[in-house]
Amino acid sequence: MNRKGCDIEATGINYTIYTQKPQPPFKIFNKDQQFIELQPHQHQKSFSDPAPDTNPRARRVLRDVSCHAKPWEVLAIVGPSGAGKSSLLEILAGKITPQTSRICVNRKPVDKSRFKKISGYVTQKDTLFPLLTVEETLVFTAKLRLKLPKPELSSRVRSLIQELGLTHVANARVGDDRVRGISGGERRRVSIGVAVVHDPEVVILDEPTSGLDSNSAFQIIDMVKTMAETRGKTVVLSIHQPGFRIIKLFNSILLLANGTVLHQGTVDELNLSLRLIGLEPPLHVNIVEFAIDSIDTIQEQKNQKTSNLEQEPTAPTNRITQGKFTLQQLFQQSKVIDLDHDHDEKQDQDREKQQTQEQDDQERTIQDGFANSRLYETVILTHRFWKNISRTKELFACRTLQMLVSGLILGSIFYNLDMDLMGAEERVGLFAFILTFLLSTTVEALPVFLQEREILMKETSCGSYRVSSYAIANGLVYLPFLLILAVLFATPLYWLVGLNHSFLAFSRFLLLIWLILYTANSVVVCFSALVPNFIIGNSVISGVMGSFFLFSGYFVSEKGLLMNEFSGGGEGRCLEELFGKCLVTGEDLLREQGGYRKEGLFHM
Ligand SMILES: Nc1ncnc2c1ncn2[C@@H]1O[C@H](COP(=O)(O)OP(=O)(O)OP(=O)(O)O)[C@@H](O)[C@H]1O
Repeated sequence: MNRKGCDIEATGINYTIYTQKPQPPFKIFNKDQQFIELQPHQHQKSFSDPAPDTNPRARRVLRDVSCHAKPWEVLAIVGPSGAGKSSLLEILAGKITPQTSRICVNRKPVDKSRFKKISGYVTQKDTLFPLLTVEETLVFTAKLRLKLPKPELSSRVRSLIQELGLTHVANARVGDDRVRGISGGERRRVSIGVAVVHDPEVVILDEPTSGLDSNSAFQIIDMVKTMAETRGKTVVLSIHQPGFRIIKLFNSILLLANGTVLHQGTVDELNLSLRLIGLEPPLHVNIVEFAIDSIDTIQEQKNQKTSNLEQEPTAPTNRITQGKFTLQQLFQQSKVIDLDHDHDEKQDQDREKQQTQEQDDQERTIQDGFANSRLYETVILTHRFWKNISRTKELFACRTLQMLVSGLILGSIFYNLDMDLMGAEERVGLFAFILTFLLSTTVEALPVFLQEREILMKETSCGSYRVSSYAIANGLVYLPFLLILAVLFATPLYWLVGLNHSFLAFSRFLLLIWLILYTANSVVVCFSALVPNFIIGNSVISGVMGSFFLFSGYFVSEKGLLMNEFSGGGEGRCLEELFGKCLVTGEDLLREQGGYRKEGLFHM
């Protein structure tokens, strides 16, 4: 087997976040605003930056962090809560941009988009479709990320399922907090499978064992270790309180506290470092846990040594010759030892060749961009949408019933109303009510989109498919369903009101209802999927659409009213009677209020 893999070296990572200046609750615009919340990359460019150390609103998450992850090995990032582990992983995975950093892959600087292609990132939270089975989840991901013939794709997924130890649950639903499915540990494996289905060379895992019992945690890390050892992957993971058995699986440990690196090396080197600074780990004590418990002492020692070094520039040589080491020196020493170990000229040359080959492979992947054409992506996503929808029958049954009942109730209300006695405002109100009702039935399905939004974000950020393919697939799947809803709503409403019974007029009315439902659905789904803040996005959608429908009469001239076209000019009470006059123009309304002149001037 060819020795390939990614050697990752990150140096000088400094990451500071800036919290927002408290503002009066109703003050939206503030000229003096200096801080933008939690946008480090924007902060970098957009405004003057008081030094992070003196700025009371600056929080230094990572300070001059360096780390080195080798192929075929597992690097574990450990440290107390809030040490900066997740932030470091997100930076390595290209999810956030620090103020300064240099990340090299195989000794060459790499840009974010390239790195995303060759890496798989597993977040702390599982973002999976709960109603799909394990196999379906992996098949859809594989289809989206790989361009392989069907038999090859299936065999790849099958072997991945086997590798993940999920054969016994391959046909079980993934599930989540609400839907009963596979166990938490198995779900974590599926998440890992989704991240590695395209066979990335680097696998980054944020707390892969969180919430798992010690046995499941061990199985997960063991599986990841096997992946590294058999497939040459570079694995970087963060972990809380790893057990004895787990620690043995790590090739290297990076101890992080308060955003600074206190140690990187093997467990034995960590043990040695602790002893050298006078800490004696008791026998049979978990060394990593002991180190985390002794963080304050280690940090104190480190600070002391650093200040000593600053005062005596020649001290390092002296100390080393005297046999006393700082943690930093040990870290550097271990690097030297590593280099000595690896110093085999022939091996180096081979590696260089493989790196070039690898670089070419990566180039090809980047040039290809997405694995599939837009059309094929849309087909896959439509299929996936359809599977999900067909498994949420309850939601759709509820919406269907609701539309039918609402059509009947609204129809009866209109039937009993004497339209001639209604003023313009009541008509506007009624019309707005119908539209708002239609809109709200669409917004009802938002919890489903909320869940999907995270998956969409994750999948599009790693280049699985285009957002436009998602939008088109969503529309294709919902279109027939919304037609059913439109028929159920429009039929009783139309016939109960006793409108013009021409089929053409009814078809137009139906089309209008369908169009309203579809537009509302598409706008809500696409917008809520794309806005950075879900809650604000939805409030904006609801506000804008509600206001539009409510006040649409002000902006449409009577002649141009779409509803007039539905009247058909037949006998009986026509749609114009129902809707045409419900929608009033601004001119009508102002005339009713008194104070409007033909020239458009107001009489005050
Ligand atoms: N977006 C953010 N907003 C506010 N604080 C943040 C943000 N990102 C990071 N921090 C702060 O930075 C510090 C490091 O966070 P990070 O999540 O990286 O720590 P961690 O070591 O992964 O913690 P844990 O093990 O508890 O998950 C924390 O104190 C956290 O509060």
